Order: sequence, then C-alpha cells, then structure tokens
Amino acid sequence: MRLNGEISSGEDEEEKQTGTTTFSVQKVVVGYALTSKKKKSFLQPSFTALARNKGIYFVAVDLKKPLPEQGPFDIILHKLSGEEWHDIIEDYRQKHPEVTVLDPPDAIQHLHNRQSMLQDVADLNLSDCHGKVAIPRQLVFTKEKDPSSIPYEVTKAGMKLPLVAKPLVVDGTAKSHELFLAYDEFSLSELEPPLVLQEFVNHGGLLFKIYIVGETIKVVRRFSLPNISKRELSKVAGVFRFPRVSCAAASADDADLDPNIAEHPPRPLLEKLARELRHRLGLHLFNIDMIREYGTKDVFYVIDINYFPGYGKMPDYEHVFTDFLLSLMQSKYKKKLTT
Ligand SMILES: O=P(O)(O)O[C@@H]1[C@@H](OP(=O)(O)O)[C@H](OP(=O)(O)O)[C@H](O)[C@H](OP(=O)(O)O)[C@H]1OP(=O)(O)O
Ligand SMILES: Nc1ncnc2c1ncn2[C@@H]1O[C@H](COP(=O)(O)OP(=O)(O)O)[C@@H](O)[C@H]1O
Ligand SMILES: [Mg+2]
Ligand SMILES: [Mg+2]
Repeated sequence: MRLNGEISSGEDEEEKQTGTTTFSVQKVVVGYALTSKKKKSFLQPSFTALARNKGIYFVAVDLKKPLPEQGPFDIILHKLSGEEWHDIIEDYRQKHPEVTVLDPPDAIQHLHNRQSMLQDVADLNLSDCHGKVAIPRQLVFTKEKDPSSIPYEVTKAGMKLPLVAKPLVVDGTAKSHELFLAYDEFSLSELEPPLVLQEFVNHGGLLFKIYIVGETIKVVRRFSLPNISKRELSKVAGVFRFPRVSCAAASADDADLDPNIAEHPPRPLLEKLARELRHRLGLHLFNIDMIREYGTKDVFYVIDINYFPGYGKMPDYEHVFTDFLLSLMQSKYKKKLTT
C-alpha cells in the first residue's frame, strides 16, 4: 500500500485526479469473515462506496476454501464463533505476519466470558481522571454448581439485591443474551449455571455505549432498565427475564433527558479507559456498556464489553472506519521503512 502523493508503478494502483494533481493510491484489500447479519449491518453501501473511493476494497473470505489460498489481503476483519475458525485464523496470523488480522482470536475470546471480560477494568486505577470507573460486585457460578446452593453463597458473599443474572459465556447466540433480574435470593435457585450474578446498579434508565475503533471513541446513549426502588424491592419476589432494551434501534440521544443522568462521561476519563483497555485487551474493535450510578456525577460502572459490535449504528462510522483502515496501512508502511 502506498500513501497519497507517492510515486509508484505497481499494477494494483489507481490514478486519482484531485484539482490539478494526479497521484496514485494503491489498493487496500480487506478480507472479511462475518455472519450474513453482520455483513448486512456493517458493509452498508454508504460505507463500501466511501471506502472504494479511498482505494479500500472488501472481499469476502470463502469459508469453503483454505484461507492461505485466498487474497492477498492487507487486512482481515473477522467475527465468527467456534473453535475451528479460531484455529484457522490463529494459524494464518502466525504464518502471515504481513497481514493485519483484526483482532487476535485469543484476545477476542477473553470477551466471550463475562467474568474475564471485566477483569481488566477491575484491575485499572483511574483516579485523577475526572471520575471513577469500577465494575459491579459479581459472583460466578460454574456449571458444576448445584443451583440450590446459590442463595446461600449469595448471602454469604453479602451481595446486595436486586441482582442481574447473566449467562457466563457470550457466544453470539440469543441464549447468551437472556438475562434475568432477581429480587430475592431464594428464587435464584431457579436459575441454571453457568452464570454470573451481578449487583444491579441504579442508573436512571440510561446507558452509554462507548464505541472504540482504534484510537477513535464515539459515545451514544441508549435506554436501559429503570431504577429499582427499595420499596419495589421489598414488595416483589422472584426472577424475571428482561428484554434487550439497550439493543433497540431507537437511540436515547434525541430524547428529552435529565442532564444529570444524560451528561456524557468526562472525555479524559473515556480516553484513559479506552487507551488502557485497548492495550490490556489487545483489541482494536470493541464497545463498552457503561452506566453512571444514579445520584452521582462521576461514579461509573462498566457492565459489558463486546467485540466488533454493531458499528453500523455508530454515527459517522463510514468515515471513522475508512480512516482507521488507512491509518493501519500507514503505520505498517512506516514500520517497513524503519526496519
Ligand atoms: O446486533 P448489533 O449489530 O446491534 O450488534 C450487537 C451488539 O449490539 P450493540 O452494537 O452493542 O448495540 C451487542 O452488544 P450488547 O451485548 O447487546 O451490548 C453484541 O456485541 C452483539 O454481538 P454478540 O451477539 O455478543 O456476538 C452484536 O451482534 P452482532 O452484530 O455482532 O451479531
Ligand atoms: N449491573 C447492572 N446494573 C444495572 N443494569 C444492568 C446491569 N447489568 C446489565 N444491566 C442492563 O442489562 C442490559 C444487558 O446487560 P449486558 O451485560 O450489557 O448484556 P448483553 O451482553 O446481553 O448486552 C444492559 O444494557 C443494562 O440495561
Ligand atoms: Mg450489553
Ligand atoms: Mg454484550
């Protein structure tokens, strides 16, 4: 790949006329291995057209053919589940260091478990960053655990009700997003491990989705679960399944919201958090679900981290992604020059 304005003679190049200057831009070939749902939401015509204009071409990886026989690719984007794909892409990454594989499968896998996904946030110390970021208290129950012991364990750990019950493993299935709210500890024995029990944090019914694409951060607001009052807690018992409120297409960005709840988390805090997580997780593409503890200005909790989320819903994703892909090529080119 060559940068705008550089002299070149390769055949993979296109000539572009801007004003009076003609310069060449080499093609960037991005192979993608995505589900058809993801392909539809991510590779929207507005994005592929903009990318093509900048010399970026998307090519589907053919899962029926060996990966090394395809390409050549400059970059590979992927989000597919299963061990078979994990091994294929890991093997390819090791044998083709010249191809930028976004991202390493082991780093992605770290986010497939709701305990390990939040570990790096728990380890962070973000003091002096205009706010505090923590994770809710949580307990993990593996599949060997007898569900009848859950109420005792929860009480012993001093967990505060209500609790959110989440499947431990996130594998892209609808089942892994089936969440429950538990109002009393006894009903918890109805649930099936493996699961994570997390303290519910009142947050005024609003969630921040922090989208990360390399060094770019974009924040959107989504509706979430409403506060649960002490009164409601004392009157209700049982575990209740709740719908994926935050996934609704309607964003909360245009709603008439209480500014104490809706004000974005401070930028320096998000920048530090995103930088730290990018490095610690070893990932370029993810989003963070973050909530502000109700009644506070600067106490935040990270409750979920998703690999390669629904970027099609991120404002201006077309430009953000095009610039990101080009910046990857630029740093690869600079690295080549210095070695
Ligand atoms: O359905 P989309 O496009 O909104 O994206 C989903 C994400 O929604 P979001 O962008 O955070 O609103 C979604 O985020 P949440 O877990 O709902 O916070 C997941 O990342 C989901 O992937 P998976 O099912 O966990 O593998 C994502 O699903 P895939 O698109 O990867 O299938
Ligand atoms: N600890 C919590 N406190 C308050 N609300 C929560 C908590 N955990 C999850 N939620 C609510 O449940 C939704 C789904 O939980 P999340 O962990 O993001 O799972 P998923 O991976 O299925 O999106 C969140 O978007 C939020 O509305
Ligand atoms: Mg979520
Ligand atoms: Mg998630």
